[in-house]
Amino acid sequence: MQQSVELAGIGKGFGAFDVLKNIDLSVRPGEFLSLVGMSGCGKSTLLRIIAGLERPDRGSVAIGGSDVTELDPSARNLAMVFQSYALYPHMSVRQNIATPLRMRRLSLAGRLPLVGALAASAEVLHDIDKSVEQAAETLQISHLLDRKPAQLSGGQRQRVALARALVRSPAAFLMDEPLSNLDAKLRAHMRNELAALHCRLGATFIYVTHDQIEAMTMSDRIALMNEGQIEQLGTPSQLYEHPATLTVARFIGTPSINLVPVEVLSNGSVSLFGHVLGLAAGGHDAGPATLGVRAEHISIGSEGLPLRVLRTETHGADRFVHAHLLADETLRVTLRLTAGEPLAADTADVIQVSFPPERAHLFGRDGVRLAALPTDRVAA
Ligand SMILES: Nc1ncnc2c1ncn2[C@@H]1O[C@H](COP(=O)(O)OP(=O)(O)OP(=O)(O)O)[C@@H](O)[C@H]1O
Repeated sequence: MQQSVELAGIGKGFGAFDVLKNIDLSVRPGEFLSLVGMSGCGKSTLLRIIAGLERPDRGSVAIGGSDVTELDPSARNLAMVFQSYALYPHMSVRQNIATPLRMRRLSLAGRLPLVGALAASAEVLHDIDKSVEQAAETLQISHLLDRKPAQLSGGQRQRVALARALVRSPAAFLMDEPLSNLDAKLRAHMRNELAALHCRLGATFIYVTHDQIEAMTMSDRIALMNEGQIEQLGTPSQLYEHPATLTVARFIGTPSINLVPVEVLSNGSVSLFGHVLGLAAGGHDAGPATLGVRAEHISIGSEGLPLRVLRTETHGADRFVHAHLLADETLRVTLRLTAGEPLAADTADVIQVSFPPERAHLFGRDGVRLAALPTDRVAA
């Protein structure tokens, strides 16, 4: 269950539409890698290509170092878990979990002469029962083995689907939005369970989601896709702290990163509506750029950029202040304060805010990250 998955130069089109453009990706053995991105960016198609359910137009897929590009799905030994659990409604949980093993092992026994086949079948059935019980125990559904899917909650059905994947000891698990049919609370719970299951099994997981929170909380690494390409591949904190592009910065993080248009001046300093920030863009021509600052890096002080408060919200330990730039009310800014922090501001008040320049992200006109340094660290 700990195999690497290597994609090299994968391209795929549907008609004239290029869905995947030259994807290279190495998933390490035992890694939890998430493919995330907006709807339509090609993540499900990529997963289906790994599974063998879709043929790439170009490129190759290797599992555990062996090229499987030409192999059928059944010969790849991968387990796929879908958003719709795809359980057989007329079968018990035990039969559902056992099905992939029965299909694989009894068909082998069936090829033996009759007496041999009967003996082999009894042994195989015993082994299958044991494997089913182990998988059920791992997913804590042993008490549900004799129920039918209709008698289970959404979370329990998802665990049955996982147990059915687990029982086959696949080279890797491929999951396509497996939690999206669950309500918010159960989804949060199942995220923890999946992460714990991954730790326990040490298996390779490739997980498709459009939900950045799922990707951020469970993954070892995230491949953020945009228009058929991998925009950035890295750990959750690399993507959060050093987004390579505006698309990544926008996609990762709750609340969304604050973005405002700025001007890079000819001496490299950065100006926001005439307010020169303590920030310099390295190696960039003068012109328009975008400044990004995360909500938790903005603080209120006695001087700084003026904002008008729209409203405040308390979320348990956090307090959010929603405001707009005084210079342009269409430019919204969110601050995240800890609930204990004093806040002497009410709706419609003007506050002054600042942020440490090293926490700022700067993106050029093409959306690519620019080097940005606090002005006092720029060599004279
Ligand atoms: N069999 C197909 N025939 C034609 N177009 C397809 C086919 N499968 C996918 N597409 C198109 O390819 C693009 C990528 O689809 P894909 O399902 O991979 O995206 P996705 O990122 O998984 O999106 P979502 O999160 O909405 O599932 C979409 O524009 C989709 O309409």
